[in-house]
Amino acid sequence: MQALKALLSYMKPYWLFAILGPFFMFVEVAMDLIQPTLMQHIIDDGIASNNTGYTVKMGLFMVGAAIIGLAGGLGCSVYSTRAAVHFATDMRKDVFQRIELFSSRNIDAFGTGKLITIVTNDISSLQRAVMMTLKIFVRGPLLFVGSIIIVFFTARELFPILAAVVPVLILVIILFTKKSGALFKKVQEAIDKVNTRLQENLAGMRVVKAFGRQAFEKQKFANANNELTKVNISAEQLIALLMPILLFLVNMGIIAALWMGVIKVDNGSIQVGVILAFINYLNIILNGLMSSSNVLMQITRAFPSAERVQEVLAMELDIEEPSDPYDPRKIAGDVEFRHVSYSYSKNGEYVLKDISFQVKNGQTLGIIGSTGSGKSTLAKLIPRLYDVDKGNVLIDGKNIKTYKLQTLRETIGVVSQKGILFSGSIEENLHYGKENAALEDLKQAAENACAREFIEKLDEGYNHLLTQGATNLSGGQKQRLSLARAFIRKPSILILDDSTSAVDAVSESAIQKALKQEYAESTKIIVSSKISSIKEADQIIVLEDGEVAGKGTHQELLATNKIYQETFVTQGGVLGEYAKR
Ligand SMILES: Nc1ncnc2c1ncn2[C@@H]1O[C@H](COP(=O)(O)OP(=O)(O)OP(=O)(O)O)[C@@H](O)[C@H]1O
Repeated sequence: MQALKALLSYMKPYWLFAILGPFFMFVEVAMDLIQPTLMQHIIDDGIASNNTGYTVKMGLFMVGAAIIGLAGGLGCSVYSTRAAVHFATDMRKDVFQRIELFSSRNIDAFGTGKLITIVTNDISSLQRAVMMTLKIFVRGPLLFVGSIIIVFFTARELFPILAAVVPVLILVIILFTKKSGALFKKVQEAIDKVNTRLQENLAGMRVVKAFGRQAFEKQKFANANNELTKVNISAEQLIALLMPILLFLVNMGIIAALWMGVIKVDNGSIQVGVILAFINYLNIILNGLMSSSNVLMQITRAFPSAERVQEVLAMELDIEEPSDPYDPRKIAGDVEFRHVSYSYSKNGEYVLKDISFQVKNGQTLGIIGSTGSGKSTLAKLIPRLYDVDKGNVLIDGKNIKTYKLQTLRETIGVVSQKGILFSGSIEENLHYGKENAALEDLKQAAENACAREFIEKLDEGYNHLLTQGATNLSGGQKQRLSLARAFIRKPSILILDDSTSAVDAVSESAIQKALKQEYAESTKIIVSSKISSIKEADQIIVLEDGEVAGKGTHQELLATNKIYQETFVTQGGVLGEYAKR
């Protein structure tokens, strides 16, 4: 409820539409309510008394009321739709912008499947709830209350039937609405699971196929889908049950009205038209209650959606802009870690423990270590993809948490392990690194990343279109483009996280040469499990289980560090006179 209230602020800019919608609905309902009374007059005062002039006049009133009602209905639809659609569009925009500010830890907390369901399903469910509220919420109670008042004044003899039937109708609706709310929460959770499965399978389709695991994945998807089917059936069945039960109750009311009416017509206390009008009003009451219950169910359905949307909007950002950010014109690129520790989960085990090192502007730092030793995590702390739990990371002697985030990230060029590219042309992907870069600069960056040759061999060259996930490129080509995208920035700090693992040895050596010559002023942090990628570095850190197990140049580590020596030998190196035994 709190969440829904908070989200209603999205309605503020559209308050006029939100008022006009129900206003037009009010007009439509008023016209609907007049019709049975007009009909009653036609029967009792026109037809029964053979007064043709009166009958025609009342008939024309009925047509007029129907036309005004139609205009009211159309006006209501137009304004309610506008209010609801704009409400949802603004919310979707804000949720997306909020997600853009999420740290990797924030994203991990939700999971991408759930975030997609929130942006699509949940916001659509809120849009439907708003639309129905504006269109029908006014209609339902108005029809209901209006009919009761009219019956009270025009067919008081039959009023006891209403007094008996209506409370039972209301009770049934309340019970159903309560039960359906809980069921729809389960439906949303089941949709999350289906979305997560689908997303994982689409992303990992090649792996699934390569390992021949289609049957396994099919089963996992079927399980999630069956769960969704089960809760969907329970929820829909419950709703489907409601209408027949309500109709049954109303029909009982109609039978009672006919029975009581016949007796009263016989003894002359009411006319036939009154009974017909009463039956009509009973149906209008049912219609009003059904509309109200539909809206209530939609709103109940929207409660969990509102909570989930609000959860995203109110999520405490893990990484926030400092209140008085430091925004220097130029960052030289000295990087220092002071006693840094980091854990992915609060109170969990540290994956980096008490890491300290310093690398000066223009120098190269190599980070080597076995799988899972924490190399990528260390690299992610520099552009603040995650924030340290203990200690500090400093750039140019200042804590990175004091820098303006945009400035900090613009000064760093990151090439991640996966080489993520976007659908669009190669040129657009390279411009991602620097929006206004000239084509010549793009070509130079591509050259430095050993990507120029393969790009220029393509028919459309730099206009060659990449598919989603760049599946139309090889792993090595993706890595080269990712490198070029970072190079184009000429960043003060270049972080290469295992970014040449799919590049052949000749190209790797050319890239290393370019790094030395073309990016001499950049501080280079190279993460790799291959000694060949880091052996030229000014300083190398050996990571083992999140701790610094050695520090020095290639020669120094070969002479003194056991882990480094073992890695060197495993990778085909001959220790010879290097090792001090
Ligand atoms: N998003 C995450 N959530 C939780 N734990 C994570 C996450 N990413 C990594 N880890 C864990 O943190 C530890 C360090 O991972 P990291 O990716 O930094 O290792 P790495 O040395 O780069 O490994 P590799 O050479 O295989 O890439 C591992 O134990 C890993 O399971």
